[in-house]
Amino acid sequence: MAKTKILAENVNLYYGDFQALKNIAITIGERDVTALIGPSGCGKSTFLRCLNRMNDIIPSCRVEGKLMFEETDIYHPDTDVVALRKRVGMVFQAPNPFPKTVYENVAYAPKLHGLKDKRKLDEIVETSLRQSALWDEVKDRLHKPALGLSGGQQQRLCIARALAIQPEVLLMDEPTSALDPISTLKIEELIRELKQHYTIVIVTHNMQQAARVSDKTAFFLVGDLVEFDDTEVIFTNPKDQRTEDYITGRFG
Ligand SMILES: Nc1ncnc2c1ncn2[C@@H]1O[C@H](COP(=O)(O)OP(=O)(O)OP(=O)(O)O)[C@@H](O)[C@H]1O
Repeated sequence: MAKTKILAENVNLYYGDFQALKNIAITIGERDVTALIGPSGCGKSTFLRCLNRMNDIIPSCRVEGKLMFEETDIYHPDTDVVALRKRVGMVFQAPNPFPKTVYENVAYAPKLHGLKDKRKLDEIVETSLRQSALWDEVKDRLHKPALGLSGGQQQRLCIARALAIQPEVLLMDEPTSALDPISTLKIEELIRELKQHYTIVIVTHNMQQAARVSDKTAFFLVGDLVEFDDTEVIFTNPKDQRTEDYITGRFG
């Protein structure tokens, strides 16, 4: 049993009068890959965004309940959101590198956090690009525009950018939905590598992907967390009929 990294209890989330998450309770283990699955609009991304308070930018959004990241109460008014996001990094659906060089994309956040030493920055850029399995492809074009990379390379660059400040948790919101099958497989291999060091929570529409990359799977349906278990159990022996209907393709 992995050590608990993130704990949710009785989490309710509202966008104005609309309740998008209902009584969510989940325990996310350290260095586990946890997949969030379910039909469109069921609240997967909303829940993911709670974990580093990305929902803060939505004025109508209100969160109730207990959401802990180790000892940190994520929604406590005194919680330092910048420090939280340093520990809980995020990769989005469409690759979104900055219109800067490959090097500057990766060095951006460490610089923002005050690192000026060129040698240390070089080291971080190389390590992060190696960890995201991109180094060999870009080592000769570090000072070329990131937007000149392929879509799959851009997404691995965004992963390197997230890793550059050494987060503990990596949130991935459908990280391969804009990619071709080969780039998708590369990202999936990468996720399996990264889990040696990081706790990963991934939203995916692709059930084969959830089955391939995750240790645990959470099935959401219209704001409810219907079932959460070992991925193998969810895909071979789910307890709830609605989970079975979803994974066998009867709806969604
Ligand atoms: N900013 C917002 N304001 C109001 N309602 C929102 C907002 N964002 C999401 N919602 C609503 O909350 C519900 C959950 O949305 P969410 O994006 O979390 O679902 P999802 O499961 O990630 O869907 P998808 O797979 O389509 O991305 C939906 O009904 C959606 O319309």
